[in-house]
Amino acid sequence: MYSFKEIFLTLQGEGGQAGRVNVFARFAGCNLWSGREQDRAMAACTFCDTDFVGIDGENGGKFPKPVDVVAALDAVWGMADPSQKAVVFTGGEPLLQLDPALIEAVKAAGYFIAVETNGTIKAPEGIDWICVSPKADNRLHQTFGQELKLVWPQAEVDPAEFLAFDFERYYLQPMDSDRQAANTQAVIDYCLQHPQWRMSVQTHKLVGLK
Ligand SMILES: C[S@@+](CC[C@H](N)C(=O)[O-])C[C@H]1O[C@@H](n2cnc3c(N)ncnc32)[C@H](O)[C@@H]1O
Ligand SMILES: Nc1nc2[nH]cc(C(=O)O)c2c(=O)[nH]1
Ligand code: SF4
Ligand SMILES: [Mg+2]
Repeated sequence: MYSFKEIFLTLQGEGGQAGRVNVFARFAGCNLWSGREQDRAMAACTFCDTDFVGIDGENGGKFPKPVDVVAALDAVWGMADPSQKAVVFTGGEPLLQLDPALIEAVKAAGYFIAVETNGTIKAPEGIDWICVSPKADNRLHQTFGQELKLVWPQAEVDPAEFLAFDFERYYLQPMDSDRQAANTQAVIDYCLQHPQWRMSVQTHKLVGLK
């Protein structure tokens, strides 16, 4: 059984695949925060910008089998060129639920498969694009992938500590908060001084996409 908060079509807003049309499949639930505001300050991840609680969003629900998830993805992808099918599994934390059976079924249906993960759970085989976004002092168990995308500034987090891991690209993404402008300037300044890092702007928020 797979629980999704919402499943919708949009353009990837962040990181190295920004601009690409994808089905976004947002799993319900996370291992670093309950999703309840009253728990936020005490959570292992305190700055989340996402509602991942429950199954009440667009096309949300419980899907018993991989084939049911594929049907939902295909319905959202619609009639556009099937050779371009792409999905981003996000959440919440997708690796709590994304298992080899689901990856196999989604791959067989022709999708390029990306995940957005906090990196605390090792990813199964078969994912085409792994984006790890580390959270404070939570230990990384997924230490390789296509991109590491650090939301920054985060208290007590030095970006340099992640360069020892095995990612193809390294991004700093300004933390969306009431200090957004200062956070963006801090990322700009850091990237100017540390050329291994690129800035990831949350472009969907700038243009009114979900
Ligand atoms: C909502 S998370 C879901 C996937 C996974 N749990 C994770 O944390 O990577 C999706 C992406 O949004 C980023 N994100 C969450 N809150 C943010 C914020 N306030 N500002 C900027 N990026 C944020 C996360 O770091 C992650 O890269
Ligand atoms: N357009 C768009 N791009 C995104 N990239 C990562 C997102 C996420 O919440 O995982 C996200 C999202 O929520 N919307
Ligand atoms: S780990 Fe991801 S989904 Fe979970 S609270 Fe943090 S940003 Fe949100
Ligand atoms: Mg988002």
